Amino acid sequence: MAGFRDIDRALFPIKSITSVIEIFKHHLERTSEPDLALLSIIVGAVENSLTCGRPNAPVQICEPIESSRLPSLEYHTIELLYNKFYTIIKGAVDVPAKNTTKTQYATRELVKKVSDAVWNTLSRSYYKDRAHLQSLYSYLTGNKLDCFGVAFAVVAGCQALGFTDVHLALSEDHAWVVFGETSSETAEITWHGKGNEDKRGQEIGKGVAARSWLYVNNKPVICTRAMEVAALVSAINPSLNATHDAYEVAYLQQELLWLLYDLGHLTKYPMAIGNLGDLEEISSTSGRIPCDILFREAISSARNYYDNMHVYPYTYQGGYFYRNKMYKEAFESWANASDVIRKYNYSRDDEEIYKEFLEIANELIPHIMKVESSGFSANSILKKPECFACLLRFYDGICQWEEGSATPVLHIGWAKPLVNTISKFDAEVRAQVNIVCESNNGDNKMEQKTQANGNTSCLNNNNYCISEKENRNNTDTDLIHAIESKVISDENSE
Ligand SMILES: CC1(C)CN=C(N2CCN(c3ncnc4sc(CC(F)F)cc34)CC2)S1
Repeated sequence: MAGFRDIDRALFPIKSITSVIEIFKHHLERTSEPDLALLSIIVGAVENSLTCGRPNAPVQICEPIESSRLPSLEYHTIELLYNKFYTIIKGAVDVPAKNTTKTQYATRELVKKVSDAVWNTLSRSYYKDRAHLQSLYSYLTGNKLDCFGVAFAVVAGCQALGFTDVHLALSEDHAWVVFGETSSETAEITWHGKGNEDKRGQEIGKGVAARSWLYVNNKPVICTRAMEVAALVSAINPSLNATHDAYEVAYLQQELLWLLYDLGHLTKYPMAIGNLGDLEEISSTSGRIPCDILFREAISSARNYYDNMHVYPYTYQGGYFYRNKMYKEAFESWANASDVIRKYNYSRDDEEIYKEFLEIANELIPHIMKVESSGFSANSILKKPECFACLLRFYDGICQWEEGSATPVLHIGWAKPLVNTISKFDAEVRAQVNIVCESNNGDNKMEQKTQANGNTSCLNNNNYCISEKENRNNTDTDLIHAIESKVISDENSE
């Protein structure tokens, strides 16, 4: 049991954000195995005290954040919780005595038993999507965890039992584990979404499920111990309520992400870089790279390490451009996000990314069109053919996402904002968009996806291609009618 070292003990009682950062620094810089359970309990306790604490707790005003006093966290409080966690996990699995020579690798049964130990000690029914349910502090004081929290607790449990081969695998909306001598075994350890039967203990889908965005085409983030620390730091939730954040918690999260960034532990973790970018946009740290560079680094990471199969790096960047009224750039980011999703088949497990594209198509883009069409500036995006091209690429990606999928994506609710948006561009602007056809060797896809009627469509950058079989001298008006008629026919068939 790793647990408390003298250095940790010396940093107690924890009275400031700085001392929490010191403990993380020690675990990351001076140990090979940062103690996931200990670190999760500590940040969970700090987050809980500052976001769910007593409303009339003494608020420090005009104190420098890093030294602002926290409700003091005593060493014995943390130690009690730590030992409670170890007892629960140890009690659930009888691990054979550690034989010092041979390294022990986890088995599917062991992983399932640890998952059951966590699963069976959760409260019977609670609101699973509530905030602040991600840490072991929440688990040990309230028997509540969200779906990420269960996955994290299982990995922390396996670490506490001495299995250094069990690691967290992360997609953009799910978490599972890899384990075994070559880390080639996989296992579900938590639930996903609402009303879905959990698949705990099973290996990760190889069949149709693998084609869905939820499993990112088998390009998940495979964590090291330090990246698991980055995951628990990313999961810190500073929200006090729907409109306010506890700025000390946001500051702690931001400083810990910079610590992990400097140590190189975010290099292969696009979402953590994106989270840091969001925090820097809200409150930039002097002397640090600006948030727009961080969003670009997240995209590079996804392109370099995950075969550009992740969507969120582009929606982090698109959201930044949108909030900063950089609409042409936002269209480009969203078109690039659409180029990722077109490579997948839509499955009912993909609701989260469906909602993301729905919000962009039906809220954000219409808002931009409204704002842009009220002004008459020559610089308006309505005069830019490259913006029209990006919008076509964006919508086309969603159409291709639907092609070959068992579940439809588009419905009439998509068509109205779509047609409304496209028709805001004058004919002479639309005419400047170069829609070219090329041989459909569309190698920019997971594999050649064929549509129901055997047609294929491919597209890269701003060249939009409709395959030979469908190839008429398509003007975009035909395209609009094609999309409209498809959607209406879907509507009728339902
Ligand atoms: C562009 C966005 C809408 C802004 N925030 C986004 N996030 C995406 C999800 N977030 C994450 N940030 C770090 N790591 C992970 S692992 C994971 C899947 C879960 F099941 F484990 C989610 C996630 C953080 C917030 S995407």
